[in-house]
Amino acid sequence: MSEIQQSPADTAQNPPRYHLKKTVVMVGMMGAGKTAVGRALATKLGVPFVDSDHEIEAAANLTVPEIFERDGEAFFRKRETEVISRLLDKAPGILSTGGGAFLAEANRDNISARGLSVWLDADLDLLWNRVRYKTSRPLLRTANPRGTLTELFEKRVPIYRLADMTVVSTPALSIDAMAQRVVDALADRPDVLEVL
Ligand SMILES: Nc1ncnc2c1ncn2[C@@H]1O[C@H](COP(=O)(O)OP(=O)(O)OP(=O)(O)O)[C@@H](O)[C@H]1O
Ligand SMILES: O=C(O)C1=C[C@@H](O)[C@@H](O)[C@H](O)C1
Ligand SMILES: [Mg+2]
Repeated sequence: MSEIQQSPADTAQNPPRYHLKKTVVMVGMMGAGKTAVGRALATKLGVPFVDSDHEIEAAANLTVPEIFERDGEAFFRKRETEVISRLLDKAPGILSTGGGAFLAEANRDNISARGLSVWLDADLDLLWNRVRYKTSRPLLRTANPRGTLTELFEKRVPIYRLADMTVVSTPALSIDAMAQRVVDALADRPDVLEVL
């Protein structure tokens, strides 16, 4: 499993600066930076990082596009729900989800009962620039991928707005700067993050 944890040596030299009380769940469109920012955030907080897409891929020993092709999207969504539920049972950490995960009410209920959702909000141009050259998103394998991304964006944004917290991504903000924005936003939530 792809977890990053503080080693004992790290802990001795750099005492923990944060105490995370609940799992922080990154949600948002494909390309929003859930995986990249989530990983950087986990490093900053010294907590485990897990990505639901990666967990599903590792368990199946297949890539997400291969799972969609072989077993269909409905199968993938079932695995996604199971994996998110299992990961929410673990010690608090950062959980990056796939772009469609927050659309399912069961996942939203589970996340809001046991974690804190953070929507990485990015505009369509930024998202398109990040995903346009990649072939790893099966839902964009259409005749008009930009049109498909636009449709998904319009349908999904009202649902992402239900997240507990929103952090806006702009082209000027690096992955590290975005992760720091999330830390700053979490610092206003002592029920979730204690700054030591
Ligand atoms: N703030 C940023 N600055 C520069 N590049 C970024 C930023 N955030 C993400 N990226 C890059 O954009 C691409 C998409 O990011 P990432 O894979 O984290 O998106 P995602 O939200 O996890 O997408 P998916 O839902 O498909 O898993 C990656 O190549 C990543 O390195
Ligand atoms: O936005 C989506 O529905 C998806 C995003 C990716 O993270 C993967 O979970 C998969 O490609 C589906
Ligand atoms: Mg991702």
